Amino acid sequence: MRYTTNNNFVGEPITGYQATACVLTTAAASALADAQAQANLQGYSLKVYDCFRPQRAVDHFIRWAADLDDQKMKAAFYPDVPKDELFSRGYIAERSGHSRGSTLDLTLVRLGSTQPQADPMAGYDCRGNEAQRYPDNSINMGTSYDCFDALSHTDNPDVGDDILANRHLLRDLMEAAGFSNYDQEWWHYTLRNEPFSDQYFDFAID
Ligand SMILES: C[C@@H](N)C(=O)N[C@H](C)C(=O)O
Ligand SMILES: [Zn+2]
Repeated sequence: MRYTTNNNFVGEPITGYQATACVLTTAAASALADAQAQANLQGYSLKVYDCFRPQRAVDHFIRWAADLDDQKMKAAFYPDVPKDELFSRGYIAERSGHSRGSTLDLTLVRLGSTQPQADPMAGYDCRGNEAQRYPDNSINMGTSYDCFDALSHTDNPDVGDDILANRHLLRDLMEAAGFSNYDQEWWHYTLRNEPFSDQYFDFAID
């Protein structure tokens, strides 16, 4: 759960994330279990980065975005997009599907793989090759999680055929389980028949 840590685009734990837990509606959790079962059959596991996001966390993102002097995480998370355009270009939402409880961010890892160690002093580049990106046991998706960049758009051909195939493997598994991908972020999925389609919840994850 990235937003409980400093390793995110804000660079500090996000308001409302007080526990490492993936909170989802029952419908989304059930569909996710179906996707996980299918992934396992193919030698993979799903790895979740973010699930329910309280509105107070989104409000933290909004406050952070207004402070244009704070660019400390730019190279690692939004190297090519001006900070004051992250919302208008659709990389972060002021009213996020995550707050409705049926949206999550995730990737695929090979069964049995583990999270590698990161070097806290290293300067990671979210658009670089795997050795240049923040260490992650994700199969190669071409960019890091939350790399706000055109290269993260799910069908961007610039990443090459092997990476497109990895993104499409995740998309096929998730679509078969009832989710839809957001085409600007290979990691972002929403349950198609979500139960709370116009409610934005605001309770802390603890
Ligand atoms: C911030 C990123 N992980 C994300 O979820 N972006 C979408 C657009 C959102 O904020 O809902
Ligand atoms: Zn997301």
